[in-house]
Amino acid sequence: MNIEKLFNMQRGLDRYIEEGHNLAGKDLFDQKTLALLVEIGELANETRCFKFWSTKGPSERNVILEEFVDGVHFILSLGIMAGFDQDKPVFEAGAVDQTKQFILVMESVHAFHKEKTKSNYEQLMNRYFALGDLLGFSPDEVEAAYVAKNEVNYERQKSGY
Ligand SMILES: O=c1ccn([C@H]2C[C@H](O)[C@@H](COP(=O)(O)O)O2)c(=O)[nH]1
Repeated sequence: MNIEKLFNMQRGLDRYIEEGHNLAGKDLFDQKTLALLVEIGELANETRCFKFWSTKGPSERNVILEEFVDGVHFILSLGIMAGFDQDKPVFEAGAVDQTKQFILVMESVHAFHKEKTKSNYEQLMNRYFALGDLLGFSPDEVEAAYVAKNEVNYERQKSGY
């Protein structure tokens, strides 16, 4: 995965969205943090990993991958805002349970929101990509899905989303 390319694409998309909504230069850190938490919740819902009360299986793999890369967008965007857009994800060892990994990722989002340090950002990124690995997505698949969704996000802005 070429993370530098993804950071560059995210920078371009964020600029496009912010200029289109007259928000250039605005501090959108809280909004993007909440957006990321919502995306993680949506992703968990599609996996249904925690729904012990239901017999229904997970959504289609592509649906889950698309939700996953929505989260990648906001993680990259937060890294850009905080000046940590050089970070390379490392899969955190020991991720074996989807539900536990979702909780760890959410804890990392809160930790990074509280203290915008490089180590908190790295932990968030590593845990999120370890979750992707646990969900069965290869780095190349994540990159391709990110590129596709980035394009969709431009189209949505152009069509008045
Ligand atoms: O500043 C922004 C705002 C939104 N998005 C992208 C990330 C997700 O892919 C998508 C989320 O949009 P919803 O479908 O949840 O509205 O928008 C960005 O990349 N940057």
